[in-house]
Amino acid sequence: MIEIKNIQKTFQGKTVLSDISATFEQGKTNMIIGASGTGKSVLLKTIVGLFEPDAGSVFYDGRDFHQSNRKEQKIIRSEIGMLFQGSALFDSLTVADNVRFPLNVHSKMSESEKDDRVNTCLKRVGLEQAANKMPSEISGGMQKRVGIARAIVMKSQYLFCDEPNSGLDPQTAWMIDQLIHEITDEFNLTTVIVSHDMNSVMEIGEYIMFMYQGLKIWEGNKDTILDAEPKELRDFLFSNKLVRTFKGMQ
Ligand SMILES: Nc1ncnc2c1ncn2[C@@H]1O[C@H](COP(=O)(O)OP(=O)(O)OP(=O)(O)O)[C@@H](O)[C@H]1O
Repeated sequence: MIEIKNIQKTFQGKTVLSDISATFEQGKTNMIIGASGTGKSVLLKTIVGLFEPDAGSVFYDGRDFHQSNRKEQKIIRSEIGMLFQGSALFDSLTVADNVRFPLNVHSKMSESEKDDRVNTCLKRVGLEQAANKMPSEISGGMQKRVGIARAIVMKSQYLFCDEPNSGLDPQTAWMIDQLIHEITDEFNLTTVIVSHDMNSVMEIGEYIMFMYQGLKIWEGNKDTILDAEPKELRDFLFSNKLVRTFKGMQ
């Protein structure tokens, strides 16, 4: 479980995050949604420790990240897997070596243990046949799956995904959503996803927090979001034709 409490962040006098609190539960796909420029990425970066908050705390299963010393932060970081927007694979490494990369940097496993772990993760995302291919030789959806395998290779407890569906066709996007959801459940991860994609929200949003201009305006889940009251959220939701149709407003 990750708890964020009263997070505040200001850049050059401009408040980007105002007093944000939320609880992201273990074994759930937690989503942060909102329009462009509303502070989702800054919040994600503050949670993973890339930004220092001006006020507030981030607790990883009770461990206060920003109050921890470097050694404690390193331990927490080693438990975090990240799936970046655009996958962020190393072009010059094979698929298997991309997945192996965190093990080479952080783990004391023997080479054969690393081989086994990489194979297990590639198999889990259905890519064992692509182990020796280069990223440029595989599709965007496969690259995302490599990114997921790399994110879980360290036996991560926390999985962060920044716009996991960007640039994918609807069917591939659905597959990636399902894979993230299954892996969250199977490994009992605390997963936090930043997304614009209303299909994802309606499919896998077990906890959803809506941000508007640096504020948390609403929290709920995929079963309650269509009846949410805040106008800012309704405007965000119902600008999407699919959601209007779903709600019978069309
Ligand atoms: N390093 C920075 N220095 C100054 N301002 C920043 C910095 N990073 C982000 N901002 C500002 O913080 C605000 C929120 O940006 P953020 O990237 O978090 O939005 P977002 O909701 O993730 O948008 P998008 O969906 O388009 O990615 C923006 O006004 C942005 O310009």
